[in-house]
Amino acid sequence: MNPTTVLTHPVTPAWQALAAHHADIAEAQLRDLFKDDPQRFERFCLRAAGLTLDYSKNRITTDTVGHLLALARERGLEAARDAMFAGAHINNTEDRAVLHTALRNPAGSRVEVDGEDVMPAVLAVRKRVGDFAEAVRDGKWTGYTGEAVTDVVNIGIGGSDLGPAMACEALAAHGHPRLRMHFVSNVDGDQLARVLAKVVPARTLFIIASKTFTTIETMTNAASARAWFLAGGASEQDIARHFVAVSTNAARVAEFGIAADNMFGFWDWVGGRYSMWSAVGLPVALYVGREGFEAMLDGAHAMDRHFAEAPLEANMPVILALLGVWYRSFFNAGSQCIAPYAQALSRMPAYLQQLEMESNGKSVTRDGQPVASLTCPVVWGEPGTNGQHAFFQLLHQGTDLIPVDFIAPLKASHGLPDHHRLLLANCIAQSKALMVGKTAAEVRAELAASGMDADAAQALVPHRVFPGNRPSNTLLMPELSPRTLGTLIALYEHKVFVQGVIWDVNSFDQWGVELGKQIATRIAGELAGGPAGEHDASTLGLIAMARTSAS
Ligand SMILES: O=P(O)(O)OC[C@H]1O[C@H](O)[C@H](O)[C@@H](O)[C@@H]1O
Repeated sequence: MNPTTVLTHPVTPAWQALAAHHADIAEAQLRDLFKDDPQRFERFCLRAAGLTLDYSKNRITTDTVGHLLALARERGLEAARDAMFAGAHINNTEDRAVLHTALRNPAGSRVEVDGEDVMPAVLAVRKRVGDFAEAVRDGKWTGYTGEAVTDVVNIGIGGSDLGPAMACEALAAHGHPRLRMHFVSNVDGDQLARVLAKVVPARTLFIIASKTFTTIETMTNAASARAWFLAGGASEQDIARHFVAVSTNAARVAEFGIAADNMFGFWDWVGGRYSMWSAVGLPVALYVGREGFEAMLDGAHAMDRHFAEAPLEANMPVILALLGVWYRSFFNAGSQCIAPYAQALSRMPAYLQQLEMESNGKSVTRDGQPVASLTCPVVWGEPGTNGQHAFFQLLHQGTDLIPVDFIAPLKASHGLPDHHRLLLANCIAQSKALMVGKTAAEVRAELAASGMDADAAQALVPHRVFPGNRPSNTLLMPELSPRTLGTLIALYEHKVFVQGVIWDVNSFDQWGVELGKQIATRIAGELAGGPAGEHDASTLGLIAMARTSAS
C-alpha cells in the first residue's frame, strides 16, 4: 500500500454508523461531558480479575460505546474469540492454532489441537520448569565446580527476550536475592561483552531461548557464550551444568550440543510474542520461583476467563481494544502512548511494541485484500514521572492526538510511601491535565493574579493555553505482583486479538520481519569478503564503507 493512500472505511452498516457518529461528536469536549454527567466515572469504569480500567476520560458517550460494540458484533468477535480458545487454526497464513491461553490453564482442563489434548504436555513442561527453577534457587543445581548459580544469562531476541526481560524487571521486588538476571538479545557484541565482564563461568547459567533455534542473533550470541565458557577453563562435559535451551526445535538444540535433558520444549501454536507463559518464562520461574511463575499464569488465566465469559459491554480487553480502534480508525491517531507509573514496568512499552506492532502492523486482510481502515498505531512510552519531563510537552500541546494508557499499582513494592503518594498524584494529575486543559480565560486570570502587565500577559496567552480534550485510560492494580502482572499482560494480548478481528488482519504471523533478514544474510557474506552483490548505489556505498572500516 502506498503510505499516502487515504483509506476509506469499510462499507458496512456498523462502520458507517460509527463514521456518522464520529462526525457528530468529534468536537465534543470532555470537560462538558463530565459536567453533564456526574456518574461518568461509574458509567465508564470496569473492574475485572483485580484490575480497574477507568475509561471515562475518552471522547465517547454511551452511544459511541453502543456503536463500537455493534462493530465488534458485526465483525463476529464472539465467534472469533471462541475459535481461538477452542484451538482452531486461526493463524491462517501459517495454518496454526493460537493457544497461548492453554499455557495458563489449570490442571484438569482439556484443550484439543487437531484432536489431541495439549494439556498433559503443557503441564509436564510446566512441572519441569518449576522443578529446575527450584533446584537452581535452592542451590541443589550447581555449576561444574559445585558452586551455586548466582547469574542467569538469557540469550534470545524478540519474543524469546522481551517477555522474560520485562517480567524480571517488573518483579525484582519478588526476585531471589542470590540471583542476578541478565538478558542478551542484540547481535551487537557490546551487549554480550558487557554481561560476560560481570559474571564468572563457574556460577553462571545460560539459557538459550529460541523458538526456531535458527535466529542469527541468538545463535551468534550462544556460540560466543559457549566459547567464553570453555575458554574460562571448563570442559565440554561441563556445558551440561551451564547451558539449557528453550525451543520447539529439538534437532537444532542437539546440534548445538545441549542435551535433551537440558531442553525445555514448547509448540508451534505458541507465537513468539505470546510465549512468556511457556518455558520461555524460565528466567521468570528462576527469579520468582515456581509459585511466583504459577501465580503469573493464574493471573493471566483469570483475564482469559473474563475475556471468554464477560458480555462484550463489560469486557475489559474488548473495551480497551474498541477505544484504540475509535482513535486509530476514526480520529486517525497515529500513535498510542503507554505510561506505566511504576519504574519496575520500564520494559513494558518495549514489550507492548512487539505485542501490538508485530501482531497488527499489517496492511492486508486475512484473505490478502488491502485493508480498508488504518491498522495498528505506533506504540511507545516511558515510565512516569520521567516522561513528564521529556515528551509530555507534545502530549499536552503538540499537534497530534495521542491517546495515553496510564498504568499504576496502588500499593508500592518498596518502603518509601511518600514517593508512592507523589507518583500516584502525578499519574492522576496528568490524565486530568490532558483532559481539562487550560483555556485562554483561565490563563489570563492566572497571569493577572500574578501581577503581570496586561500586554505582556496577552502575548503569553497562546503559549500557555492547553487545548485539553486529550484522551486517556487509567489502569489500576492493587500492587505489582506476579499475579497482577500476568493479568495485565493477558489484558493487552486480548486487546490485540480484538483489534485484529476488527481490522480483519492475521495478528499471529510476522512476514514483515523476513525481508530485512534475507538481505542482511546476503550483505553479511559480502562484508565477510564474499563477492559483491547487485545493489542500489546507496547500499553499495554503505557496504564499501563498512568493508573499509572492518578491514
Ligand atoms: O524465538 P526465535 O525463533 O529465536 O525468534 C525470535 C523473534 O524473531 C523473529 O524474527 C520474530 O520477529 C519474532 O516474533 C520472534 O520472537
